[in-house]
Amino acid sequence: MSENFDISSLEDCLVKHIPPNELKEVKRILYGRSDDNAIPICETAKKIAEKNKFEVKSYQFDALSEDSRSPRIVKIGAIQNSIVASTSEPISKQRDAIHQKIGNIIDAAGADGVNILCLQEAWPMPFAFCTREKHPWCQFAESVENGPTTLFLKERAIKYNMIILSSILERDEDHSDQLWNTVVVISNSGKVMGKHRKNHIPRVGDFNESTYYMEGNTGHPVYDTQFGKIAINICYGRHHPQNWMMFGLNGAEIVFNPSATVIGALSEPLWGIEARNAAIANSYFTVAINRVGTETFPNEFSSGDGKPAHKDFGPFYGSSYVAAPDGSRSPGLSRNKDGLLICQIDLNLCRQIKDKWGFRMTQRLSLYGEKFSEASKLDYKPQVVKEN
Ligand SMILES: NC(=O)NCCC(=O)O
Repeated sequence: MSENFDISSLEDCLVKHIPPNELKEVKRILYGRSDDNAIPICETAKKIAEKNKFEVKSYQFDALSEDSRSPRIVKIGAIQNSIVASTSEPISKQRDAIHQKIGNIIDAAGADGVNILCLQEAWPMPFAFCTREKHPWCQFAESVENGPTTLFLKERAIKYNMIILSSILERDEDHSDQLWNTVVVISNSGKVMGKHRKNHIPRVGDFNESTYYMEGNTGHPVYDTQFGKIAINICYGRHHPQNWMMFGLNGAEIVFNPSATVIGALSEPLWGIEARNAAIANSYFTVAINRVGTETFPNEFSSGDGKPAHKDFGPFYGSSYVAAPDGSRSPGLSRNKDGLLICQIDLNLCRQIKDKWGFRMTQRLSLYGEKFSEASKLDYKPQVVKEN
């Protein structure tokens, strides 16, 4: 495993090493635009960030002006963060400490006028699913409607007129106390507008999540909000193009991807590709958000992959970014620092790109629909041609 955290972000590395006269063209080829289109951040947000030691970056994505529609400008935000207290501390102490940290970052997002904010996967807790221990970690599970995390965020959603997408370990007390990996959609009115449960559960590396919860049963909901049609594809779902596609078919204009993923042999080389490709293939914006930091647990665990037993999960590599339907993307946040990424986008770009590329028109849904259902049957015969 080669982990070089001297590289705090890929973009910083490009800026450091590519001659300035070539940098614009390199960025155009790699990132779809020669200029990052950074936009100013308000002084209050900057001060909160400085005081609380997190990074804040803001970029703009424009669309063409139209005679028939006014621009649909929305500010979206993404937060990446490390945990705060030791994983040996009491549960409520660990959660309160994270709430406090995130409260400050939300204040910065609110000051800068963010309309829709998404937090990282399972944000109010350490990502303890690596351990396979039920105790004490199941105690982090919360009710969608009245859990401490939803109550904490409702206040802020109202205060800042902001939709907040909150990824939690859900305890469904109405249905046999089951656990789920769930994102709660808190409307800018402060009401819980709905929830989405993770559709694809990993069984890779230390991601032993299947010990705790099953594949989600909430389909592919799109929330028609004051600030656009939004959906959530939770972490490992980003490896499944059909999962992304279904949110597109249901009309999403922005799909958030709250994640928890680690460097080394696993996902970092995939990170910049998958959510960006989904934005291209489905003509919507995507927001990929990852945790940062290394989380250490009291007991050793192993994952049947031949690696010696260990106590830590990580490092999570941050690098949260936004990708647009035209394939361009923002720079990533840092790989190792807490951060707030803000992007001002014009949702009109979604339809403009559908008209330009025609991916919807050419996608052959009925052809694939038919074949998918055939391929899901036990007697499916793959269409393979061999030379006689
Ligand atoms: N949280 C989660 O699903 N992680 C799985 C690993 C990955 O998708 O990179």
